[in-house]
Amino acid sequence: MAKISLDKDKIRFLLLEGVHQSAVDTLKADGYTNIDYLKTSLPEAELIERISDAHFVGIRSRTQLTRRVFESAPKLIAAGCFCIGTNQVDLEAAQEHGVAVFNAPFSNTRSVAELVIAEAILLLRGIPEKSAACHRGGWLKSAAGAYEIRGKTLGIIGYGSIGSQVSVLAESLGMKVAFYDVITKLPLGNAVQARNLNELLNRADIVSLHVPETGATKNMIGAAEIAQMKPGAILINASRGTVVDIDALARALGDGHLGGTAIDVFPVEPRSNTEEFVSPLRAFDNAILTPHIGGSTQEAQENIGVEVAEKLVKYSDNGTTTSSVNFPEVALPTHENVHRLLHVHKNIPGVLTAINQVFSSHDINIASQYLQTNDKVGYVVVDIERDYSEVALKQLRDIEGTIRCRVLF
Ligand SMILES: NC(=O)c1ccc[n+]([C@@H]2O[C@H](COP(=O)([O-])OP(=O)(O)OC[C@H]3O[C@@H](n4cnc5c(N)ncnc54)[C@H](O)[C@@H]3O)[C@@H](O)[C@H]2O)c1
Ligand SMILES: O=C(O)[C@H](O)COP(=O)(O)O
Repeated sequence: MAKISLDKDKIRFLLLEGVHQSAVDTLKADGYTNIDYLKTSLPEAELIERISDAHFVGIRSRTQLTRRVFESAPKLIAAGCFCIGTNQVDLEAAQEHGVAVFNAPFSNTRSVAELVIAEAILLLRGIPEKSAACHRGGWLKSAAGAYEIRGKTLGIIGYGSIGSQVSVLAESLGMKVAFYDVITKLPLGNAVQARNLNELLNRADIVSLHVPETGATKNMIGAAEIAQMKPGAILINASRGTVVDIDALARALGDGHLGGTAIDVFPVEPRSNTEEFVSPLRAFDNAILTPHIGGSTQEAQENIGVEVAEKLVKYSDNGTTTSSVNFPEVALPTHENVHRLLHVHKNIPGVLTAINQVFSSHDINIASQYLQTNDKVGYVVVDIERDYSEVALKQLRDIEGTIRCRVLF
């Protein structure tokens, strides 16, 4: 267990959205016992109240960490997204407040890929409509419009961690795979990269979306793109709700241009399991609608809990920021018999010189020093060999551009 300047039981974690127990266990195993655990997300006003004395916050995709939230969290040093997406966090505001943000980029990817393949099979067989009819006392025994997945073409938009796994699983079932990505990617197996989005939409029997939420992906599938899809084709979206124009999709299901859809993410999602889910897609039996559970498996959640909690612990214990999504990455060894100071500042010229001048003016010997910058922020970790003085600390904090300066141990 690492020794740090603030007693570990004084370091407060606010964990929201029912992150897996593995996260709590990981924190406690390292001595962090001051944990406020909530099963739900919090609306902004309540979050602002609860986060005011937290050093760490843990969220999933529902909690919005806005600029106002960061402004109201003076003690916050890091946020853990216990999921892949970080679009719910104002990353720029986090950076400006010296808050490092971490996520779990891989742990739930297989779960999403499995769901997509399962949905493709069910939709090609017309299972959602047939099942719905059975629930209502109907009996739609027919092979009309029911197809095997073997030999069909899957079009993947976004060939990253999830898209590429869907590709491998699809090929193992005998599908042909084409993908579209803004980056040239190594195709796995026999997959081929389409030259543009329309080429992919024109040739795919099933289109599956695996892009992040960005300005460029907002409504990237609207009426014009759906019109490019083959008659009877299927659209699957388990990425982000803003990527598909839901009204255009509803029209394409209504006029029969599309054969079916599976949607896991929506432009507006209920804030809790008790709030009503509203969508024009509810009217269609050939739409599989799921409540944003692409990554919600026991395996994924348990792994995410450990992965993100470990990243928070490492940052808290020794200042390591490896794989942070908004902070310069520094991987640090633990040194004996030194004090470690962390200095986060705006990436402007002269800060490192000013830091070193403070140490030299106090006759403090630097044992080791680590600096990383990104376009906005610089992160300096300094190990010093003798006691620092409060005066030196104040001078470090007063350096122009300083966002945060603290003694770790
Ligand atoms: N439904 C769920 O529960 C669930 C679970 C996990 C992840 N997700 C979402 O799935 C998405 C993909 O996750 P991932 O881990 O595969 O991400 P990733 O970053 O590994 O891959 C995304 C890919 O999309 C590509 N891309 C980005 N912008 C594009 C554009 N405009 N056009 C085409 N391609 C573009 C990138 O180059 C990259 O290859 C994310 O939005 C994530 O939040 C949802
Ligand atoms: O970004 C993600 O990993 C997914 O959207 C899952 O989010 P969740 O943890 O809220 O289910």
